[in-house]
Amino acid sequence: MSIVIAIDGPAGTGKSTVARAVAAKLGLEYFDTGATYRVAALHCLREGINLNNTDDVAAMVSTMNVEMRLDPANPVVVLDDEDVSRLLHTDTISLIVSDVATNLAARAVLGDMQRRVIAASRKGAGIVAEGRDITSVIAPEAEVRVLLTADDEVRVARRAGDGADPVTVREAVLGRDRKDATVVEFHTAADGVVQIDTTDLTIDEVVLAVVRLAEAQLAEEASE
Ligand SMILES: Nc1ncnc2c1ncn2[C@@H]1O[C@H](COP(=O)(O)OP(=O)(O)OP(=O)(O)O)[C@@H](O)[C@H]1O
Ligand SMILES: Nc1ccn([C@@H]2O[C@H](COP(=O)(O)O)[C@@H](O)[C@H]2O)c(=O)n1
Repeated sequence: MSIVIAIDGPAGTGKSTVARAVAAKLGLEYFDTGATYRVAALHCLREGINLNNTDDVAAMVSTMNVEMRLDPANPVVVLDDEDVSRLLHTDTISLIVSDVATNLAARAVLGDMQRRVIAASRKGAGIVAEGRDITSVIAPEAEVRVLLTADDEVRVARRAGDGADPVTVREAVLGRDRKDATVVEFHTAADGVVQIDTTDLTIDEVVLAVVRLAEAQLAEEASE
């Protein structure tokens, strides 16, 4: 018996933090689908591709050599045999990643890759996959589907580390949401998706809420 848990939501709602913790608690794989877009952006940047050239970006994404390692204790993204995990969350990548994500041809290539990863996890215990369109487009069949939300200012504050430029942080959260929302819906829960407003919740409270949904699902399947 395997389980797929899909978690979506806008930037800074806690998807990565929560998904990783839930996967670790339940012994599942952890899949950060945003990392597939981020590594694609890094690859295009390194190859000198103009991100406004949709055909060139799509061609570059369809030939890139990426491996996603899904251990929640140590998730790693490998690009051409190099561990690039630490290079994916810079301001530079955060400010350009939506250019790749709003390229529909590149999106189709990365979506197929994500579906393959999720399907492969069915051979084992399962996976927690998080992103923007996992509950609605990539894995609408997931046994547990959750949309995390939080007030805009709370999300910006969560991202604002010491010394970070406030204008850049705001753009990397709210500006990115605006661009992403032109191609995918992640502010409103689709039918059957459980919405959790994390504004006033601790990380542990959100993790517990998702774990309870998963345990209820597993108990229901076991009793059938
Ligand atoms: N419920 C919460 N309460 C307080 N801080 C939180 C909560 N959830 C997440 N955080 C913090 O907010 C920051 C952003 O969390 P995280 O990276 O998991 O968000 P995300 O939804 O994956 O964002 P993005 O889509 O931009 O990658 C982290 O510093 C995390 O520790
Ligand atoms: N399912 C997804 C996941 C991500 N994106 C795009 O990638 C960007 C980075 O995502 P993070 O979760 O790492 O912040 C995000 O801003 C989207 O542009 C997506 O389109 N679909």
